Amino acid sequence: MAGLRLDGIAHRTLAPIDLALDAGERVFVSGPSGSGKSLLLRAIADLDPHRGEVWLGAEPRSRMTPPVWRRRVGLLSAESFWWAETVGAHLPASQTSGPDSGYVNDWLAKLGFAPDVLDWSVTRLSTGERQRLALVRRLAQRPEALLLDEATANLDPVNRDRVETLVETYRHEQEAAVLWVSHDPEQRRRLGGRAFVIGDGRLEPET
Ligand SMILES: Nc1ncnc2c1ncn2[C@@H]1O[C@H](COP(=O)(O)OP(=O)(O)OP(=O)(O)O)[C@@H](O)[C@H]1O
Repeated sequence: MAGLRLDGIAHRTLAPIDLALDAGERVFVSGPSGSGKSLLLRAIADLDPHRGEVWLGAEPRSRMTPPVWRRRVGLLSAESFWWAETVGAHLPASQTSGPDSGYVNDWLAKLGFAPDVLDWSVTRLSTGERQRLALVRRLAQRPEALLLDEATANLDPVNRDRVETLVETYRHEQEAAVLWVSHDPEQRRRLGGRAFVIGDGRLEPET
């Protein structure tokens, strides 16, 4: 797996950022509401206008098509979008049956779901269920780096712990770089690692 490097990434409210995450490293980003955290993740995922380059290992984003980049550098947005009728229809068929389906069933179990959740209609999903299932959907694409936007914001402590454990397991096993926007100071302290704050349009180390 590869590290993730931001090279002069800037958007409408943010001065250019240089930041390098090693393969398998998790870095937290926090900051006041409206300070530009989500826009930073969306800029890295190449979803909004911005300046700068991003590297996955030795490969610049500009040398990949957007769909390939967004599969390899997976963004989990704060609000997930569901378009098909059932949960399972949002996952590649190869991940829900056949040799690879074990991973998905294992992730579902780790997040407190029985395998039949794949047959559930998306209309019945609660906010927290959507949030946890969106993580499984993202991991099923086997991203080499993860961008998490408040991945546990809607969860009770039990499910928050489940999500933290799954992300940490995936990070270690896949050596995936993880850039995690979190409003929760306890979470940042509990999980440790480098943490930064966005304030006044700049990214500074959290003290
Ligand atoms: N398409 C847009 N056009 C104009 N302004 C925008 C657009 N998208 C976001 N903004 C503004 O840019 C600023 C940063 O937005 P962003 O969503 O990154 O905030 P955030 O730090 O993630 O906030 P929160 O913690 O509340 O989610 C906000 O003031 C927001 O209103």
